[in-house]
Formats: sequence, C-alpha cells, structure tokens
Amino acid sequence: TRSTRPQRLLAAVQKNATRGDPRSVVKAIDEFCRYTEWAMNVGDEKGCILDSVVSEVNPATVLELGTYCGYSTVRIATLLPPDAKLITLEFNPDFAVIARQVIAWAGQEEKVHLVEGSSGDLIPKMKEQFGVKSFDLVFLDHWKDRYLPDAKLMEAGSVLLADNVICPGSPDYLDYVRNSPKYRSQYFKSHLEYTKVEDGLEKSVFLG
Ligand SMILES: Oc1cc(-c2ccc(F)cc2)cc2cccnc12
Ligand SMILES: [Mg+2]
Repeated sequence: TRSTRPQRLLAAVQKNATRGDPRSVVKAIDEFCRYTEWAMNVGDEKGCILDSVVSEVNPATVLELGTYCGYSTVRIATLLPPDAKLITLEFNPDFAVIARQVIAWAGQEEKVHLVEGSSGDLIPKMKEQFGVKSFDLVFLDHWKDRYLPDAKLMEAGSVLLADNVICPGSPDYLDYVRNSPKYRSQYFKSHLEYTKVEDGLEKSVFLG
C-alpha cells in the first residue's frame, strides 16, 4: 500500500542527512518539502524566528504542543544546553512513530521526551508526571482550536510562541493574548512554510 507523507519525509532524511547532524536533518526536510512534497513543518523562514526566540529565552524546560515529524523538535533541541529538557506532545501515533526516528537520526534523543496523547489530558498531569510545574517556553503548533484552552491550562509563567496564528489561524487565541492584561504579545510576520502565503508567529510573555 502507498506510503504516507511522514514516511516519505523520514526516507528523505535517512537518504540525504548525516546521522547525528541535526542541521543536515533540518536542511533535508526543508529541501524535501520545498522541492518534492509540501508538509506542515514550521519551515525554514518561521524556523529562524523560532530559533531566535529560543536563544533569547534560553529555556531550561520547553513544552512543544504538536510534534508532527519532529522538525521543530530538532530545531529547538539543537539550541538547548545538555541538561535542558524538551517535552513534546503528539496526539497522532503514526506521526509519533516517524518523529521518534527523525529525532534519533538527528541525535537529539537525550534532550527530547516525546509523549503520545492529547494536550488537554496531558498538560494537567505535567506537574506530577514530569515534576515540571511550569515551562520556560511553550511552542504551540498543534490543532488551532486547542491553542486557547491549552494556554489557559498553563497560566503559570511561560513564554508562549504560537505557530500559524494567521494560516490556518487561531483568532480566539490571538484575541485573548493580545487583549489580556496577563500577557505582553508580539507578532512576527512571516509566511506559511514553503509558500508566499502570509502567516506568522505570536510571542506572548506571561506577566504573572
Ligand atoms: O504549520 C501548519 C500548517 C497547516 C496548514 C495546512 C494546510 C494549509 F493549506 C495551510 C496550513 C496546518 C497545521 C496544523 C498543525 C500545526 N501546524 C500546521
Ligand atoms: Mg505549524
């Protein structure tokens, strides 16, 4: 039977990237998605904005909502010091299977803990299960109707960085973080991965 898009993306990584070299994994995925088959990774343009926010926050603990094939997981993990922790949640088991192999190919397994399940169920359990009361940085890149309810579950001191606030869009989330006194919000205008369509990242600092 026909392979899936994540399986074809993994094959491109294993063919074109050097095992243990995360930058070559990122490059292989970007080239595959730009020239062969589009996929919903944050991509190279928004990825550079993600890199700059990660470097600025310099987080000891990161939560990523929505792993997909592990592209942004690898980008973030590469920027973290050895003792930092990145927990990434993925609802779709077929995506998780691929992401684990992409993360392993990039040699980032030590810093990454991929947990399968829904963010709505797992976030409340974060405290007891991972002993993490709050995260220094949260990257929201999962289903857009989960952004607002999940942000409300995490109002305990994080920097939130949300992908796709324009396309596909998360209007209720944007309205909330831009108008709530609890956040200082900033929009980084960019484009939908591998396209000329407008999209952007919204960075929202929780003010406590
Ligand atoms: O970066 C993303 C992009 C899209 C997307 C899909 C089809 C389109 F025509 C446009 C955008 C969906 C996502 C779903 C979850 C996390 N990220 C996404
Ligand atoms: Mg996205």
